[in-house]
Amino acid sequence: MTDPSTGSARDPDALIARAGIAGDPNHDQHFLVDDRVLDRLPAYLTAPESVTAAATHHILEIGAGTGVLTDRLLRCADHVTAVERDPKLAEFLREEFEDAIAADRLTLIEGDALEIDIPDSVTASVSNLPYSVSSEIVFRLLPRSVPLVLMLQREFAERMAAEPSTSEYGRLSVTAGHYARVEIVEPVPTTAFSPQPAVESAVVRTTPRVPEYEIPNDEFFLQFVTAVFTQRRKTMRNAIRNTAHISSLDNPAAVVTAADEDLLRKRAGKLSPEKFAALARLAWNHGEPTEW
Ligand SMILES: C[S@@+](CC[C@H](N)C(=O)[O-])C[C@H]1O[C@@H](n2cnc3c(N)ncnc32)[C@H](O)[C@@H]1O
Repeated sequence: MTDPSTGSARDPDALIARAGIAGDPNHDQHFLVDDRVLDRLPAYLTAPESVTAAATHHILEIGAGTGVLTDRLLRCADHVTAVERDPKLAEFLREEFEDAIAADRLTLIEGDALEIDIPDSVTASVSNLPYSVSSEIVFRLLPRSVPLVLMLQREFAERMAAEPSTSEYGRLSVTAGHYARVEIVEPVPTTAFSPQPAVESAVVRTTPRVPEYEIPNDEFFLQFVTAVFTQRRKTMRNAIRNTAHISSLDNPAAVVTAADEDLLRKRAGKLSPEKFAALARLAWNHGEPTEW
């Protein structure tokens, strides 16, 4: 077993062979086998704008697989929390990283990333995500305001980083853009994985930002943005009028009366995350201006 802080990083193919698990695409198991991509992932976090001032650098990895990325993260973080749902992989990780677990440098959580409690002390996440639950995981991570480096399906990454007035711009771009600056830092070919996925991938880096307008409630904001984008061909005036099914928005007419006329004439796809946040505040406050 290699000391996680010294020596060369574990070899991807050797880890797969030791685990004896080839990877099942039906369970989002596409293991990274390209050393150069693996080495770059933690390095993207250390770009100046992503540096954290926290005393303990605690990286969360979702979907640890055979531990090939976990190994690299242990070399640059004080602590790593790795989450893996597959019991066989979790068992392998417990054996492979026995020393790091005993030294209290690695916490292994066997469970579903959508259900586990994410520790408050986490300062960043670097993950090669299970693509079938990317949006749920991204929506869980973004409100935590920590830097993220995530391997994602390329089309998803493009939607996340999209600007207003483009065809990719939607609820994912608005919510991501509210919490963070989003950059695609690297497209990744299918050959970087084993087994190879059917889709192209890309690495996204998010850098938390202080939003111009605070939102009242993360869940409400997501519901509001989703409800408006399901009617993206309508003007905001008509889309908001139709959002009565959002339980917390009981008086859409009051929002329409109070909102800026310029915003109401536009369609959702033209509005920046800031404008969405301003509207969500009004909606939360039943059309009354907010003091926060
Ligand atoms: C794309 S693989 C990445 C594996 C490894 N980090 C790598 O880069 O080679 C995603 C991993 O997430 C695990 N996984 C799938 N769904 C999950 C979930 N809901 N919660 C936690 N892990 C999950 C899969 O078993 C798989 O090991």
